[in-house]
Amino acid sequence: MTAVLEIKNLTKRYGRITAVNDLSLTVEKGSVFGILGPNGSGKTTTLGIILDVINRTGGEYLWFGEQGNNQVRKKIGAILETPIFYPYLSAIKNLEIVADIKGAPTSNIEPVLKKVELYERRDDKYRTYSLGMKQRLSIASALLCDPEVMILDEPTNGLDPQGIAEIRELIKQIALEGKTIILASHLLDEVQKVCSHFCVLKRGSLLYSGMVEEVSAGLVQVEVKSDSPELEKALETYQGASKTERDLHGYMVTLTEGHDAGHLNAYLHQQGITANHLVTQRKSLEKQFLELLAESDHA
Ligand SMILES: Nc1ncnc2c1ncn2[C@@H]1O[C@H](COP(=O)(O)OP(=O)(O)OP(=O)(O)O)[C@@H](O)[C@H]1O
Repeated sequence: MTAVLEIKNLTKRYGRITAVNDLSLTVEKGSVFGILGPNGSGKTTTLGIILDVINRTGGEYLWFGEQGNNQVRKKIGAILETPIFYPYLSAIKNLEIVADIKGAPTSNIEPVLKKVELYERRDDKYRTYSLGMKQRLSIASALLCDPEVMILDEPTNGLDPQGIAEIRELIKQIALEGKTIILASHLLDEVQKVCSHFCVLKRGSLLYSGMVEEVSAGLVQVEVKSDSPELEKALETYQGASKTERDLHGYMVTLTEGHDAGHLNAYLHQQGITANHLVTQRKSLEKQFLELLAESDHA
């Protein structure tokens, strides 16, 4: 895998506040990398530094193995805040202005408008657009130079459920074209639905970095019920569990990798126990995220 971005020991201090604390990360080509963290955890500051709009206090970052230069910057399209479009001009006119500023070919305008599904509304004035359409036009403007990397800060903030779904779908489409996407979000659900990789920040420090799939796949929980009084004892000696907890509805068994509800059922059967309820649940990223944040408080 090729690294698109390598962040090494990055630190940013604002007086006594450490916004980014010795952060090291690698973003691989073709990944959708989510930077996840609660408000104030340093996401926007990190994005600002790697986009050269905020000066770092220490550490370094390399784009495509190189220190920032004009050639490298051309490969990056970013939306940190909603760009200022002219409200009384159409999408086409606004993008013509952006293309002129960025030196992008005007022949890119129509394809990007089609990509973000604004082609039908291309001649309507920007001020008549919904928030979701405005956000899609921002993405269109970042796509004008056909960047290899897209950086998005809280791309679905303030949108209604339909707008959120449209933006998420668009991000997936852009990723399918082979572009690398780095997005900051405080929404676990968003990271789980859209990202292939993610990291968790808290007060500027890295708590976790890895693949979304690994985290989601690694933690399968099974809710088990049985009329047998032997159930608890049997579960205690089950080798495929990392944790067994009793809850209101029965027992919640967290399975280790390579085990599933079928294994557990076969084991119980061997012990002469019939399970009358066996439901698999994937532990959500949300639960794990909250646990990570809570654990770091006790560290
Ligand atoms: N210009 C600044 N001057 C002083 N402190 C700042 C400045 N910008 C950010 N901070 C502080 O740095 C920390 C990280 O802020 P940052 O905006 O990067 O977090 P974030 O994770 O993006 O949060 P949010 O989701 O709320 O935008 C916060 O404590 C914030 O108050």
